[in-house]
Amino acid sequence: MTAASTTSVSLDVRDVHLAFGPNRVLRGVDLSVPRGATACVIGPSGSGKSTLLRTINRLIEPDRGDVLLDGRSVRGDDPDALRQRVGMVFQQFNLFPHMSVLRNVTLALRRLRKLGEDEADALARAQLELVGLAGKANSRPAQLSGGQQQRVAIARALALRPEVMLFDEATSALDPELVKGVLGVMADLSAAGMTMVVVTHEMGFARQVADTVAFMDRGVVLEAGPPEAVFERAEHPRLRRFLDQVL
Ligand SMILES: Nc1ncnc2c1ncn2[C@@H]1O[C@H](COP(=O)(O)OP(=O)(O)OP(=O)(O)O)[C@@H](O)[C@H]1O
Repeated sequence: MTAASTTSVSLDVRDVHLAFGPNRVLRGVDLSVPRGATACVIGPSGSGKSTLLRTINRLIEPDRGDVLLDGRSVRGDDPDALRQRVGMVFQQFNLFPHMSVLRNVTLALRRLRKLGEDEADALARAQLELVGLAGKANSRPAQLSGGQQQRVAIARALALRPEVMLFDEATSALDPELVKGVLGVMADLSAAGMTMVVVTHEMGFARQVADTVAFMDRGVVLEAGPPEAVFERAEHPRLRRFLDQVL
């Protein structure tokens, strides 16, 4: 995973607001992730965690506020270019079922980075090897376990050499025995120095891997800090109640 470490940047979310009609889902979110750090976002269902991630890579335009990479606003950037810089992995792996694993990884390399076939194949194979799937390049997604499919999705995002990675409940759709392998890949990536925002229900992962844990509630980050502070010395009663329910 070392290739990923060289290019990561800091991420700042500043006062981001977003409403779906009358539903004010994000009500002034602030989050700072230094270069190479991992922020885990925890919080109750419907608090706006997924929506926050989608505003970071502009799958959704926020109504107000800004997102900065290395101190520079991404507003006005070409969305395709931004999504190469900010990779995202979803709960449902979103692989193309009719394409081989290799083609799933090379597609964006060829279309977005305009690489030739040989170069794209070589890069994709190297990335698949990093996630432990060198032998599966010619398989179809349906021939893989959910955990393997998710690792393909991670390889696909990493092949674009992102500077930030976003994970939206990447292990929530997996059978319990497959969760560890995917979390292991994510922990390796974090250790290699990738800047990451990880929305997760895996409190063990947050405790061990995060530099910052941010608790979201009703569209704001209510409390954030190092894992030991958030998990052992939570200040806000709503965070304490949430932790009582999930730990
Ligand atoms: N595209 C959309 N259109 C309208 N409402 C939406 C849309 N996406 C999300 N919402 C609403 O925004 C709110 C926050 O949803 P979001 O998925 O961000 O929460 P979450 O914290 O990630 O929840 P969970 O942990 O259950 O995934 C919910 O009320 C949801 O119904």
